[in-house]
Amino acid sequence: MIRAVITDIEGTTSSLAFVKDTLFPYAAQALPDFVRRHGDDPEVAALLAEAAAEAGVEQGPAVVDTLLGWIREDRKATPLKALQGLIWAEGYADGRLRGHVYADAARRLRAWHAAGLRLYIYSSGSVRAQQLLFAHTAFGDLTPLFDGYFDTRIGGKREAASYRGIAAALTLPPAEMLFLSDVCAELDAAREAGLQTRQLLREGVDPRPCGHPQSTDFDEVARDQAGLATVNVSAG
Ligand SMILES: CSCCC(=O)C(=O)COP(=O)(O)O
Ligand SMILES: [Mg+2]
Repeated sequence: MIRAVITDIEGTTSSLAFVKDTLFPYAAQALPDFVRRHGDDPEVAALLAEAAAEAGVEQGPAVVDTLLGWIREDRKATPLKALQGLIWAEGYADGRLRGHVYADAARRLRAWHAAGLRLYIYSSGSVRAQQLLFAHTAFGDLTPLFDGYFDTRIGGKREAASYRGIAAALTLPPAEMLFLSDVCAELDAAREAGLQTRQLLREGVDPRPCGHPQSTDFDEVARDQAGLATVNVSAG
């Protein structure tokens, strides 16, 4: 029996291309001006200081250069992810950004929520960035479907301890939780913590098996995942 689904975003509910070709370039382009305008805001100043400390550089232009380098190398650094969330908020607010979610994911998340399954996001993107993405989709505001959000403040996605922390926060046995992701190392860590796992094979993901059940989309997850059978009926 599965009581909760915890899903990754990039490559799972949403396309790799949206994150790499839309969100990251948007953040890189907007970052220098954002820091000029908001660098003295307490929240932004604290994140810049956290990034400077993590990189071992002085505050000022060196931090901006560091952050831009981290975006280029797709580093999942917590202060960068929090800053990206703040930057993307402006883009979602003025309509320049819209969160990409696959139609099958929106449909099944709705059905699972309606059937009483608890739904959570676990992404390297900050909780704020996660909420923004799901609040601004082609299918409307999907945030009411979710019971909670986790980001790297709970730990890295390739560490089993992070999934143990999520299971403790949800007060559920790990075996009653299903983690969905495109990344084998994340699935390995979740399984080490006792969660059930399933790999999504979205466009651009290496399809070679890595020891976890695979599905091409959420409709296949609903069809093939043991323990989800009782909640499959109401997908609209
Ligand atoms: C919250 S949307 C932005 C996603 C992001 O910044 C990222 O690094 C993708 O990480 P994920 O863990 O969802 O693969
Ligand atoms: Mg992913």
